[in-house]
Amino acid sequence: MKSCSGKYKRKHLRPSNELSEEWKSPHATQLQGKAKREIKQAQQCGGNKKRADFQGNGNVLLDGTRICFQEFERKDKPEERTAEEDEGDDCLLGSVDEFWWFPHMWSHMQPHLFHNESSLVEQMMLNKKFALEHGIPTDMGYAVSPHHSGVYPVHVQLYEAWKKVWNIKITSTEEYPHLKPARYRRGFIHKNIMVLPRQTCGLFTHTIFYKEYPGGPKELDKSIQGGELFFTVVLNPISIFMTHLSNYGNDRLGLYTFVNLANFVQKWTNLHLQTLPPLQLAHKYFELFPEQKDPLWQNPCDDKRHRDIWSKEKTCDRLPKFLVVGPQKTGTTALYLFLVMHPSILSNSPSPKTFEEVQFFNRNNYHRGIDWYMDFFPIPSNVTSDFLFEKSANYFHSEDAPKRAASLVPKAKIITILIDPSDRAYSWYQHQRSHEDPAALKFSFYEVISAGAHAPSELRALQKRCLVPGWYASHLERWLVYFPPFQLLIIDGQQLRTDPAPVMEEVQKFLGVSPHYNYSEALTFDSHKGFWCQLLEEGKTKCLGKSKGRKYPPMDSDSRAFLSSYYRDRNVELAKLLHKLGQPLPSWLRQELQKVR
Ligand SMILES: Nc1ncnc2c1ncn2[C@@H]1O[C@H](COP(=O)(O)OS(=O)(=O)O)[C@@H](OP(=O)(O)O)[C@H]1O
Repeated sequence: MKSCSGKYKRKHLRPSNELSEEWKSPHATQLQGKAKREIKQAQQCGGNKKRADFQGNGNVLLDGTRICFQEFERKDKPEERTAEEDEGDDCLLGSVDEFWWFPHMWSHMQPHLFHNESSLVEQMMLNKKFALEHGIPTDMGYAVSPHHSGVYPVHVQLYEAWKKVWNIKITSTEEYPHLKPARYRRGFIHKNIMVLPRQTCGLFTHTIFYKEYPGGPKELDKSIQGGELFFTVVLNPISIFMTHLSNYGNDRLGLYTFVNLANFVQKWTNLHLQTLPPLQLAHKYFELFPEQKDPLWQNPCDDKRHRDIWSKEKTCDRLPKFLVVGPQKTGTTALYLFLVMHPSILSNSPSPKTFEEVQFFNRNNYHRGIDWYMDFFPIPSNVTSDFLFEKSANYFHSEDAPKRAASLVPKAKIITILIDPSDRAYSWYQHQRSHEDPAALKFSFYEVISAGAHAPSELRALQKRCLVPGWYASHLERWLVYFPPFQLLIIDGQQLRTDPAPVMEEVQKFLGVSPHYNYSEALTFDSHKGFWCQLLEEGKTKCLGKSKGRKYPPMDSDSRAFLSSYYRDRNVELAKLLHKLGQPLPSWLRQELQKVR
């Protein structure tokens, strides 16, 4: 191949000079069809390419066959290449159809170094142009990023550029969620690209010669023959490996390792090794592990390896130090208004769809990734003293939010507000009516809360949304699985409504924010609004809009009685939980508990 320049990667198998006899044994012939042909082809080409620079990446699917991907790259400057290398390249290109090809990056550039998607696209186009000029297939749908850059932590520009240039659907990395321990590696799907976990095989750029294997060749053989590598394959239904180019260019340590590993596994276990092309392999992977489809984002700066492959133009400082999690209709917007009055407390910018709430951790916005989330926050002028926060009131009852929040902002403080769940349900119903929710307009409050199992589905759905957030103890328990109690503040919403200044004192203390802000002076009761508001200059006030503190008739007594009974056991659970946490019981809860006696 005259000009395999840059870093175009190809699937390629080459035999090792050191290969054991088993390689030539009938065992080897058990490797099926295409893989076998490719090995043969690589053997023929490999003879000419003693100094070529190769890396490899193997997919091992147990209960099936085995393949290796290898990466082919050629030195940019012709004068640095030898005639032997060129000859080897020609030989590989002459057999272009015998290999599975996939792109890497031009000149081994790391994608996270490109902030603009367009410049990344330009770089990728160089490889694509090269491939097209040389008749190299470009439709594998699989790509590997140098040094895992941009795959995880996600550099969204890479995902977009990959899709645009190569129509990439699959990649792999060792970095999600962390390099170590390898057994915890997971896959995920982001922007329709399936990211598969890659295993470590112990062959690195500097591991070139069998005899110079770190700790001696016996260490490698031990790993293959019942050691770490053997167990990696045995314990993972699907294993993906990537070895390094020079292994193949020198004494082909990569082939030695994988051929012997495959033979050892076949000899000593009843597992069948099978290879699948990347797309099928990825589908198989997520069929086996559907729960891994959803990613779990972490702070890229919490891990040095991640930080090193995180764009220098991005920061980790645009993440909240605390979250106001709800539940809805408990006074979260009032708390939000009061918080942003503090000189050191900064909130996110508004969302066009959900206003002050970003609603990232609970639903599908999460899949937009952390760049999307961080873009809502200002860059703090002082990272230590500034407190960024976010309030999204439906985090409270979300199944996903606590786990996701703990993964991205594990040290964040969590603030929740509780009012009588019956009042909360009624306020929420009124909120739905004012937003012209057809079901809320159609059915009375009593019909909503008392609907039975056979009620129309729209009514049942509304009932669930109305009542479930009031299962306070269950939701709090879930937050407490992921956050220690000292990171959780439970505010009495009744007190926030009637006497907010002491509550704000408590909040400041809990957050450890400075300077101290005097809310007794900064808040005033607005008799027209009927609520506490921010006191502005010349005695003016800034209150919440019409949608907070709505005028509606009081709850009817049948609904009150129904809900009191409905929430009884859950309120008892809440009292027990608050007792365990050493927290005082709000007055509404004490009253409800008296009804139980
Ligand atoms: N200071 C002040 N001003 C206005 N409203 C106040 C205030 N303090 C508490 N509340 C109560 O807050 C209720 C709305 O709660 P949320 O802001 O959490 O609602 S939302 O979930 O964000 O829609 C709202 O509920 P409704 O009365 O049903 O409208 C109020 O009762």
